[in-house]
Amino acid sequence: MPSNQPALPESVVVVLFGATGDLASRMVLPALHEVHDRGLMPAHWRLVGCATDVLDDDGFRDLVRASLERSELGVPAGWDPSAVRYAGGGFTAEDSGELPTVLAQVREELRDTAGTEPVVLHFLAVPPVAFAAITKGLGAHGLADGARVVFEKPYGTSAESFKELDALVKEVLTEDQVFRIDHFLGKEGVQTIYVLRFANQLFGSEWSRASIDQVQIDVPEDLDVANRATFYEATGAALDMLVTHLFQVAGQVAMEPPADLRDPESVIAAREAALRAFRPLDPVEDVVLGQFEGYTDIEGVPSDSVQDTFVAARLWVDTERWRGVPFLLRTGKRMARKTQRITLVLKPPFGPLAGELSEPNTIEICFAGDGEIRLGITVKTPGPDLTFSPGKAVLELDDVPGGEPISPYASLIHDALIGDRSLFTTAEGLRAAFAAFAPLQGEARPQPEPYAPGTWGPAAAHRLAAPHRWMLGE
Ligand SMILES: NC(=O)C1=CN([C@@H]2O[C@H](COP(=O)(O)OP(=O)(O)OC[C@H]3O[C@@H](n4cnc5c(N)ncnc54)[C@H](OP(=O)(O)O)[C@@H]3O)[C@@H](O)[C@H]2O)C=CC1
Ligand SMILES: O=C1O[C@H](COP(=O)(O)O)[C@@H](O)[C@H](O)[C@H]1O
Repeated sequence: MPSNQPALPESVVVVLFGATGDLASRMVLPALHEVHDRGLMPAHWRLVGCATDVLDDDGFRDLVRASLERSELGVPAGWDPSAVRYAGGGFTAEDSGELPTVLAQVREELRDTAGTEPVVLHFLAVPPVAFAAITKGLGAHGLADGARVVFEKPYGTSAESFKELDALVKEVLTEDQVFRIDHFLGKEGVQTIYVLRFANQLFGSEWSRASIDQVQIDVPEDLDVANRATFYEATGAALDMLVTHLFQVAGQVAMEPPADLRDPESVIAAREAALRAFRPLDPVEDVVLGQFEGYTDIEGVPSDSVQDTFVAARLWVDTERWRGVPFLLRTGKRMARKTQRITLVLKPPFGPLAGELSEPNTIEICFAGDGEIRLGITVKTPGPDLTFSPGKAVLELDDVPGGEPISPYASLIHDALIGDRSLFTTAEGLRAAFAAFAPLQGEARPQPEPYAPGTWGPAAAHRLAAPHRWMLGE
């Protein structure tokens, strides 16, 4: 978002690894077409889907069409299936499958139409276990040269595996070719945090321990995991969501003001300095894990699985601004509802009304969908008496005049195309995230506690929010 908008390439081939998976279908394929629909794609572009399944081009085009039909965008007018190709048979260093041949054909076709060599954008929408093999394959088959490569999260599954993966990636690619994506950073609501703060002194001046008691970053999901049990059982809630999305959002809230909000390097440096100040989690005092009842009945999940489907954590950010302010992070599957919210819980007032108000004031940033800002304030209850009522002032970001919200993947794919790295993570930043997360993967990892589907998770998580309560929920 913040850059001075460098130019788009003349033409591009997007190679989508994991093209038959959940992420590709629900998010990446619709996002690519949204980028096109908004006129943000190069005039000449092609999509090559790559996966193990044996499909022909038409079979994959049917999958793409079905994904678009299910999406909010729908099938854009003038959608051209002939711009979509499929390369099956998987892709590793040892066995390149059909990709090199199909890609060579598509590049030649684009060279003929656009008159320039297309940029190749490889998008790895695959589980973390597959990143290394595909990266080696890109090097071995000469497909890394000049390409940009988007890696999904989690980039590594522990501090050690992150180090190994990053070393391998650096053997094959230079840092400016690598885009480590975390789509929460692309959400309108998350991008608005720094504008809310740096453009409005009202908020900027309160953004510290002087005024804030707690920061809550709450991402309950009602979603099941049955359609991606293999991925989920290998990953779990903490790795899937906490060390990735929730830590990045916490970094976005906790950052010091960047020197220049339009300079990607300044923005990344500020966010990642905050990540480096995360104190390593204390798994005993500060973490509650949960597993929803019925998880082990899902096909593909072992009956004795101790994988977490819920995590609540109290994170400490050891900077001058935030020392002593808990960042409460919570997420889980099969919870009471789906939403995504940051709540800054403000300290109680002092002065003539000290001790009289039952609800704390809050600044809430909802980052689900198009995003919303809500202020929880206290007003005089209209009427003859001096009594008080909690009130909410709400600004929906899709109501902002002239605004046209963009979905997170579309926003980030566009950034990768123009080479803007502000909202991507660096290896240094992820190293810091995994360092803070590491104790949760050690011997002190707590056992997940059971919770009933449709609830707010194990009751044990309540204590983390004391002396307040989780602002979402019962
Ligand atoms: N689903 C979601 O909501 C989101 C997922 N993500 C991330 O996206 C990635 C993929 O997740 P998701 O789509 O849910 O997973 P799925 O299991 O639904 O799909 C994975 C895809 O990757 C391919 N794949 C699986 N194993 C391998 C392997 N060993 N080597 C190469 N390809 C493989 C599969 O195709 P085939 O085996 O046929 O090649 C399939 O197309 C994960 O890293 C996840 O963290 C990020 C944001 C949201
Ligand atoms: O990365 C992931 O994100 C989704 C939630 O993303 P959303 O923006 O669609 O709400 C989560 O369900 C999934 O488990 C995880 O892999």
